[in-house]
Amino acid sequence: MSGHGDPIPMTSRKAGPLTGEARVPGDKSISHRALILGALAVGETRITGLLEGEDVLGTAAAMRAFGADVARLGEGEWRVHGVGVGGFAEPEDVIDCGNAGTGVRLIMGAMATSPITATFTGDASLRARPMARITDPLALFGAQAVGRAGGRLPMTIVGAAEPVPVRYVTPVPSAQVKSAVLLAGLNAPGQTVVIEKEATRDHTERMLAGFGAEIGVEETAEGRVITLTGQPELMPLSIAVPRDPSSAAFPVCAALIVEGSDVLVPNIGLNPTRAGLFETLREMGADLTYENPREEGGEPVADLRARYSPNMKGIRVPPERAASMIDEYPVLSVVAAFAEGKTEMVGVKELRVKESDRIDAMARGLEANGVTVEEGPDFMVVQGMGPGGVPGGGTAAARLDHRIAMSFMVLGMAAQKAVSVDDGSPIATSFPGFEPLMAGLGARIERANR
Ligand SMILES: O=C(O)C1=C[C@@H](OP(=O)(O)O)[C@@H](O)[C@H](O)C1
Ligand SMILES: C=C(OP(=O)(O)O)C(=O)O
Repeated sequence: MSGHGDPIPMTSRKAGPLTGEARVPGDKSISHRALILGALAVGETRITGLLEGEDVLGTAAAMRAFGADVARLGEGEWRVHGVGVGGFAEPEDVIDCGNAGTGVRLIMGAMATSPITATFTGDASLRARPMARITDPLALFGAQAVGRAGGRLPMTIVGAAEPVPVRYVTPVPSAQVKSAVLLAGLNAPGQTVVIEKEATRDHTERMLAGFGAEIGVEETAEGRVITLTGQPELMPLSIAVPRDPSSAAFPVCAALIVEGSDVLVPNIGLNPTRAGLFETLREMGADLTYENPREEGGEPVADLRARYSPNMKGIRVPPERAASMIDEYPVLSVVAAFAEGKTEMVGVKELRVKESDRIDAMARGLEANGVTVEEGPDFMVVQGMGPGGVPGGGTAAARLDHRIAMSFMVLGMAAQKAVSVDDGSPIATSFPGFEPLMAGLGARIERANR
C-alpha cells in the first residue's frame, strides 16, 4: 500500500448543469473508528455503509494483523470479531497505513498500552507527516517510539507493559491526537482525561459510549474535558455509517458554481463538529438547504440540496470554526474563486501538515488557473472573480492529496477553460467512485487527456 501506481492525470471541463442525486460514500472518520473499536470489543460488531476507500481498507487489514477477525460480507457491509480491550496480538509484519493519517495515528494509540511491538509505515505523503503529536502523549502512558528524524514514519512503537492513565491537554486542535489518547486510555487502569481547548470531531467519544465504555464530557473554562474509565469490556455494536460530509462537499460545491445546477446529496452526517463548511457556504449566500433532518446511529443526518448560487459573497471564515471544516478549506477556496470579493481563511495552520501542505497546494494550483491568492503561515485569502470569472486552463499538482485533486476537478466544472491535475489516483483513498458519481450529475472529467 505504501507505493502508489502510475499517476492518473485528469482533466475537468465546463459542463451543463449538474442535476440529480449524489450518493457519496460512507464517512471516513467513522469507518476507521468502527473497525478499530469493533476489533477491541468482545464479540461481533456489524457495520453497514463502511467506506471502502484505500485508507479504511488499510485499517481493516491492520485490525486483522492485530488479531481481529474482519470480514467483508457485501458492499459496505462488514463483520468484525473483536479480541477485547488489551487483547491485541503482536503483528508479524510492518503495518502499512498507506495515505491515512487517521488510520496510523488511531491505531498507534490503540496498541500503545498493550505489551506488544509494532512498526508502522505509509506512502510518501504519510511518511512526511508529524507523528510526535501522537508519540508524545503515548510516552506518558509508558509506550516508547523510535522513528525517523522529526518523528516521521517508519516508526516502531513498543507498547507499555504496565500502562498508567494520563491527563493530557492537546496542544493542537486535533481529533486524531484526542482519539489516540482515548484509545490508549482504554487499556490503562483508572481514568484517562483529555482536555481540548477547541472542540474537534467527537466520533470517538460518541462511539466509545455506544460500545459501553464509561466516558464523560464536560465543558469547562479550561475547554472540553473528556474522562474515560480504563479497562472496560466493550460490547459489540451494530453501526450504520452515515455518508461523509467531507465527500458531500465536492458535489455540493460543484452545484453551487455550475450554472443551472440542482443536486440532492442524501443522508449526510451533520454532526456539528463536522458541518462548518455548510454553515460558511450559507453565510456566503449559497442556496443550500437541509431536508428531512433526523438522527441515525447516534449522529444527526439530513439530505442536502444545493442549487446554483450566482450571488455568493466572500466572507471572513471565523477561526473558531476551523476544526469543524478543516478538510473542506481546499474546496471552499474553489467556491471562493467564484464569489464576489475576498474570502479570508484564518487560523488554519493545521492545513500545512495534512496529506500535503494544503495552503501551498491550493494557492499554487489556483494561481495556475488565474486566481489571485494571498497566503501566510496560518491564513489564505482568495480573491473572488465572480460567477464565470475564473479563467482556468492550468494544471495543478495533486501532491498525493485526494482533496486537492478533487478540488481542482470541481474548479474545472465552472472555469472558462479546462483544469487538469497531474495525478487523480489519491482520490481512491476517500472517495472511490468520484468520477462516475460526478459524471452521473453531468460533469465532464476525463483521464489522461491533457
Ligand atoms: O479524526 C479524524 O478522523 C480526522 C481528524 C482530522 O485530522 P486532525 O486530527 O489532524 O485535525 C481530519 O483532518 C482528518 O481527515 C480526519
Ligand atoms: C486529512 C485527511 O485525512 P488523514 O489525516 O486521515 O490522512 C483528510 O481526509 O482530508
